[in-house]
Amino acid sequence: SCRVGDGASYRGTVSVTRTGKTCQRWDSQTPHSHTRTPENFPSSGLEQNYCRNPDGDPEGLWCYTTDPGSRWEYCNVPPC
Ligand SMILES: O=S(=O)(Nc1cnn(C2CCNCC2)c1)c1cc(Cl)ccc1F
Repeated sequence: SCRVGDGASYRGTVSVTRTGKTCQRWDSQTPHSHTRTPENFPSSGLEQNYCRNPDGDPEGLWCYTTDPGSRWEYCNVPPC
């Protein structure tokens, strides 16, 4: 599917970052511990490891990555 603006309302299933890394699940604290959990942000669609924008980052959709060397990265989802 596609994203509108910064992707805050995107609920699609892209789960790979711009550099090809796999996203970490939002309900996981490994390899990266974080505060952007489904419990803390129940209305941000933080399902599985899908790219999301729970903090309204103007650059758009992102996710924590499963690479210990890269905390988070932006995702490429085409604009609608
Ligand atoms: O480390 S975190 O758990 N996650 C985090 C850190 N940077 N980001 C970026 C994600 C993309 N948008 C800019 C912030 C997210 C984190 C740290 C702080 Cl100080 C505040 C919120 C938060 F969650």
